[in-house]
Amino acid sequence: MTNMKTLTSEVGGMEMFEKIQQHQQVVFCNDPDTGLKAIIAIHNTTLGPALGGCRMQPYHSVDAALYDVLRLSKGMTYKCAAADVDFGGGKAVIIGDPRKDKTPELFRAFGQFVESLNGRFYTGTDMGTSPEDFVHALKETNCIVGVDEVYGGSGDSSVPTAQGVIYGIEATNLTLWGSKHLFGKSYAIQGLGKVGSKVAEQLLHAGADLYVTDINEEAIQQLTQKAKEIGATVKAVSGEEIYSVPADVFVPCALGGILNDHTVEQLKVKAVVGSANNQLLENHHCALLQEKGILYAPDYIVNAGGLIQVADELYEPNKERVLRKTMAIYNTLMDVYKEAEKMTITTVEAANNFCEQRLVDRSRRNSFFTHAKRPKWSVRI
Ligand SMILES: NC(=O)C1=CN([C@@H]2O[C@H](COP(=O)(O)OP(=O)(O)OC[C@H]3O[C@@H](n4cnc5c(N)ncnc54)[C@H](O)[C@@H]3O)[C@@H](O)[C@H]2O)C=CC1
Ligand SMILES: O=C(O)CCC(=O)C(=O)O
Repeated sequence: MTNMKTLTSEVGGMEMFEKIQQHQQVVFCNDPDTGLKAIIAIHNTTLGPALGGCRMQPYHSVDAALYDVLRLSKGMTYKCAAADVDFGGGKAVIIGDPRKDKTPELFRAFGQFVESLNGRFYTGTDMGTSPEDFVHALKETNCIVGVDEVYGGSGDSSVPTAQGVIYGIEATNLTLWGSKHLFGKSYAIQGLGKVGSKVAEQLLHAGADLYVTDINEEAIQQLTQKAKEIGATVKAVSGEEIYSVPADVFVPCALGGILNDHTVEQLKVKAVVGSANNQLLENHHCALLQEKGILYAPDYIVNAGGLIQVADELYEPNKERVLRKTMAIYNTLMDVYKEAEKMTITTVEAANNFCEQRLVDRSRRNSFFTHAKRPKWSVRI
């Protein structure tokens, strides 16, 4: 008995479990041969197996990587619920510099860790990773989505993501200015990567004015060149200036946590609609935006296009179906705006309430036993 007591008190500090208390499973992946250091987080599998992209970033600490993956995977649970796909919330992060540390072997090692989860987690691209990286991971596991069609995937998921952002902007423009047209308005785009560059091009073609920023000078030059070709102009500004330019809509397409005490006070825009995951540093920053008269489009509603495509891929890819489900982002966002106004709550509260109710409804349905041999989503196992 004394021994038991000693053992229990030695186990002591439960800080790690406190950090991951909302999550079902967190896997630390370490492969010294390739230098792989990754974390896979599974938040909630009420709706189905976890699905979410894998981000690669030179996090300054394991804590920073853990914080990111926990927030991102939770966001995926809500995104799946909002987009009505039968998957759960998961995400992965690889600690490393995407410009220097990528090797085929590193992604194969990552694929082996994904495989070890035996269909509980499906993954693909996110910030810092590309479909080509996952062609290597695909050699080790079938639980990979979003690679090119020639490898059996559905192709670049940033295409529907960008389209979803455009639908989000249209719904927002209609709500604020009575017309969903993109032209005649100015947009401040942060990040011209896979998603941001596609959103920027569509806006330019629609005749909009753009302010842009990116830490990658080449991305700015490429967009400037494209703008020249169609007789449009873009104004490149610094990373700090993007928050205070006199645009109508801020379109964050890079990092999370960029809506915080420091930035919200600088914003001159009337709305925020973008693809970046976890744009609000804290949920109360949505209220802060609202107090300033800025309409916030919940990120996980707007940026669900990629998820819709990769989820669809696991049933058998169908571009028509993906487009139709992505178009629903427009109506979902309109419903969220209306509900927030009716209930005098923030747009994030309205969106979260809707998703949480869907999870409750589905968990009731899950308790009904049937003899189905396998869930309909395990097409590829
Ligand atoms: N690719 C997709 O289908 C989806 C992406 N997202 C989210 O959208 C955001 C962008 O994703 P991708 O375009 O795929 O990533 P990406 O890695 O292709 O592009 C990100 C861009 O942001 C730039 N950037 C990084 N830090 C910056 C900073 N401090 N200031 C300005 N620019 C900065 C990078 O140089 C890069 O050009 C991420 O938050 C991602 O999680 C969300 C849903 C789906
Ligand atoms: O877009 C993808 O490839 C997967 C979905 C995802 O990770 C996301 O929506 O953040």
